[in-house]
Amino acid sequence: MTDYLVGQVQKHLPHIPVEVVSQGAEALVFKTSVHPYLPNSISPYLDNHDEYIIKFRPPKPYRHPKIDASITKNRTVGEVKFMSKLARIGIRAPSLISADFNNGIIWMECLGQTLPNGEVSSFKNWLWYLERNEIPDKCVSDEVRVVCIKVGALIGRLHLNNMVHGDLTSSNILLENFEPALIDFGLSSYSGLAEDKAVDLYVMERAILSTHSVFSDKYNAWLLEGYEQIHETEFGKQGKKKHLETIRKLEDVRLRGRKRSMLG
Ligand SMILES: Nc1ncnc2c1ncn2[C@@H]1O[C@H](COP(=O)(O)OP(=O)(O)OP(=O)(O)O)[C@@H](O)[C@H]1O
Repeated sequence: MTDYLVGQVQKHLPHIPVEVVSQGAEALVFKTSVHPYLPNSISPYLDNHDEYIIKFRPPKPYRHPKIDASITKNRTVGEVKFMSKLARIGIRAPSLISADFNNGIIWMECLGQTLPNGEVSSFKNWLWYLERNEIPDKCVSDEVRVVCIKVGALIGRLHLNNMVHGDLTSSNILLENFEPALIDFGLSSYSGLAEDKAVDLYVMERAILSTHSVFSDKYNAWLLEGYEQIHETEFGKQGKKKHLETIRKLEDVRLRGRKRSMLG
């Protein structure tokens, strides 16, 4: 299978050594040591300056080829535009290096570090590392609280810019020296509606509940604390109002979610 996946991306990127990082529902993610433009492949501008990520949306055989090509192109363009906007407004996310829209390829900065257990430092893996190594005290420590608050603030900053992630989970947040960064913008969009922001928060809340069930109450409360803080510190009274609107909507969305799960 791995050879097949590598073969798929190498049709478009011959002679580029790649290593599979993840095979998601929509895309394949590879790591490479090659930069598309720099002759020695060392980027002086990036912290992780000799490793890069290639995200590739392979053709989906179950879709009509024309529709498939159009979906792939739209999602790739959408993701690239979103990443560029994030860079402009200073929200931490991978820097864009290069893109091939027609073939669904994005070449970007490689974020994250390696945890002591060898996993990449996503928010999920980090919490799992603490939870699974039976360091329960650590799971509800100040260190975790501070990171959760930072993650909440990052989401808040995104929403204050009328941007909605669309797939907020603890694996779509990478930590670098305990500073969070967002990844995976395939479902992201622009919206100033409190409803859309509330759905984003609800997705995150549910993801935390299902992935980190033991401490989810604490994590979610801290995430919302950071979310509230950033509204007030960055936008004062106006921010407070926006925050209240979104949280009211979140209560509606939760209620709808509960009704739906009761009805099956
Ligand atoms: N810029 C990056 N730096 C480091 N790792 C990354 C980067 N982008 C993606 N990854 C790794 O690849 C994984 C999958 O990436 P991404 O979520 O963008 O793809 P996806 O196909 O949409 O995944 P899924 O369908 O599982 O949501 C991430 O969880 C992360 O481990």
